[in-house]
Amino acid sequence: MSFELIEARAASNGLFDPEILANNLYKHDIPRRRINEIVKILEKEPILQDRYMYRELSREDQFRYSFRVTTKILELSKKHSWTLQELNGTMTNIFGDKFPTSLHNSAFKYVIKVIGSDEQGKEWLPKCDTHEVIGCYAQTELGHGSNVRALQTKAFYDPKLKHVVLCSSEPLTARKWWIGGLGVTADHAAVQASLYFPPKDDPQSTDRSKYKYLGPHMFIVPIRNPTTREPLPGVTVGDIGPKAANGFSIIDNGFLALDNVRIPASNLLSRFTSIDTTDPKGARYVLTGNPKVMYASMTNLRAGYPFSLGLPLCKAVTIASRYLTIRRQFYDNNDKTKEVQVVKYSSVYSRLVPFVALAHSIGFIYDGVQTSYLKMMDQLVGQGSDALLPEVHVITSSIKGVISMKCTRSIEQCQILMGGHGFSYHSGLSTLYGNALPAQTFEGENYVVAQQTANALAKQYVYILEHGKKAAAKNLFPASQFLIKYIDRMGLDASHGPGATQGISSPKTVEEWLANDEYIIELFEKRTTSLVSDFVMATRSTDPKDRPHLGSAVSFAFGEQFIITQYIRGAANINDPATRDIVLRLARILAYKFLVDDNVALSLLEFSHINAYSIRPLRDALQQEIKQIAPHVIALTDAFGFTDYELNTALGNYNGLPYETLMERAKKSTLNTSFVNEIAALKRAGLTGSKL
Ligand SMILES: Cc1cc2nc3c(=O)[nH]c(=O)nc-3n(C[C@H](O)[C@H](O)[C@H](O)COP(=O)(O)OP(=O)(O)OC[C@H]3O[C@@H](n4cnc5c(N)ncnc54)[C@H](O)[C@@H]3O)c2cc1C
Repeated sequence: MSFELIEARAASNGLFDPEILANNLYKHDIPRRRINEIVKILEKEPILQDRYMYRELSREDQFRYSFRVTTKILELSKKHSWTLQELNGTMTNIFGDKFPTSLHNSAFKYVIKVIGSDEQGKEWLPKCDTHEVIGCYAQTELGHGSNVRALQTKAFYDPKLKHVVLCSSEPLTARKWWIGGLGVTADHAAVQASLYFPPKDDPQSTDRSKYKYLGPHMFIVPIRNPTTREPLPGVTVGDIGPKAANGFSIIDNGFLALDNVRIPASNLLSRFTSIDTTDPKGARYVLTGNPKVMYASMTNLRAGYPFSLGLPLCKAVTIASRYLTIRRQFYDNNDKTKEVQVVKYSSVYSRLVPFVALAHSIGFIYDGVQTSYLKMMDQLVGQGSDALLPEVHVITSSIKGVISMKCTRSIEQCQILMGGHGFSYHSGLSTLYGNALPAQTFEGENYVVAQQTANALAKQYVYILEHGKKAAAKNLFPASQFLIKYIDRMGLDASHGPGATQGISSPKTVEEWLANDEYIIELFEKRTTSLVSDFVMATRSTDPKDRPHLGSAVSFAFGEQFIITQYIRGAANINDPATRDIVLRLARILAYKFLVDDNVALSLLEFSHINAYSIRPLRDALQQEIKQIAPHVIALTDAFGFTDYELNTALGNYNGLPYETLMERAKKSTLNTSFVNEIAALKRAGLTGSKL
């Protein structure tokens, strides 16, 4: 065990209760104690040990390895009767990578559950569980992802054969692309296609020029023979190749062209729309159920993001804190016996501590999102009311954007903080970073989704202007009620622009900043309100394509406001005073950091919500709090409870002996072999003589 880590742990002993912090993070997921039990099982399996070695394999062999791992984990899950949540948690968070079947579990089964009828669920889901059917979620095309209405895969209903015919071979841009698990693994795809249906007055017509466009629909399409793995007639399918930053390296993202592929009409997922083929006069397109239930259930995926995108950051800060504590560079002027631990340099801990603060916000954000989601589902199922659906939509969309961006950047910065060894694959951060990176793009590109949040908030804002505060207090969804508080000062006609700073009273000292946690929340709310107000103005006068950046500013501001509100109020509710104190400090650090470094203060100045004299004490307050927390980063990150197995690192293990582990792993590098012939050839080809 490293002396530096022993010393650091001793310095924080008894300062707070780590169990409270762990319970906060894992509150809505597998409890920490249970994860430890599962890790003990995984560690005993030879195929699941030394898993860093798989990066030394060719892409093809990495992929074969990933199948063996998936198979082993499924066997263990059966043997130990793991719940579905435990199995999924093992595949993702505990093992810490993505798998060829990840999308089968998270998207294909999910879409059948949500959009499929009960009968379809009964037919397909048991086959999915046994892997008799392995599926993927095929929406994006070569030419379109964000704009679902523009998808070019077409589905024509054929009244003669009572089949649906799928076409995506032409144009080239209609081919499905990016589809996780499609490359080689899936034998079925949930395909998003535009449905075209014979006209009502001529239901037997096969003249497609008369067909009516009914919008995007989801179909289950068999694509490969489940045994031989050969593509079925009319299907062209394959892998799209390696991806950036080694992210998703063991997922086979694939392409798919469907050339007049016929499927039964009953393969249309039909909880909300179906094709009734029973009438001899001709088939009917039928709308059933409340599509809002579908949208509500769909928000479930995004409601899980704070945890799934936040946990990799928690791992990254644990690794970085431990490594930076044992790493030493340069002598202190007063002590020439030992070099200084790099974590003691202000330029190191001032960068590190805010990431630790962000990591500890994850549990609070996740709790806030889950609470809203569960309340909305409760009202929807219990009372049939979808009143809270816009609220959950706004929260999950904006949080997905903010968390995916902030966590990815923070993981990258943690790697940079660790210097040269951070860049080694063995730091453990490259896998975390590579897999985090695309979360900003998939499941709704951040800047595109942000516009939905902005539009929804703008609608609430306009409602207040048009109906007054009393009506708004009754009808605005809870998370947008803050708009009512500030609208007097910022109604569309009011001046809230630059130049109005006179008379604005804001903190003048460090102490005033530190004593005003609720005031900080208020600042974030005011900033969002001002941005919404500007956005509403812009939507009245600007062409939509010139607006989106303002829309994203609104959405990201709302997300940051949500994070800070959950964090400060959540921390204030902790019963244990010592733990409450330290978490409140972390919450303030994050809030001040957003204010200072993420330009929040700049927009508060622009909108005249603070005075310029508040900025210097704000910076000082941030630095003061960071300094207080810096000696405790080890205990604070130990509190997440990660085992060395989950961290999969040479630099950030619990015992803090990185050099030994790096050496051990370097010895196993597959390049440590003989390249005599290749180097001889290189030397022969080398430039000779003096002509250059
Ligand atoms: C690793 C990975 C895995 C994936 N897995 C799947 C999968 O399993 N199944 C699946 O169906 N898809 C999958 N995708 C695809 C993914 O969902 C899409 O790439 C994503 O939705 C973004 O769409 P796009 O590629 O069309 O981006 P585009 O929309 O083309 O974005 C390009 C740029 O244009 C901007 N932009 C677009 N529209 C607007 C607008 N209206 N206003 C302002 N700016 C705009 C965007 O902000 C962005 O900067 C995956 C993608 C990745 C990277």
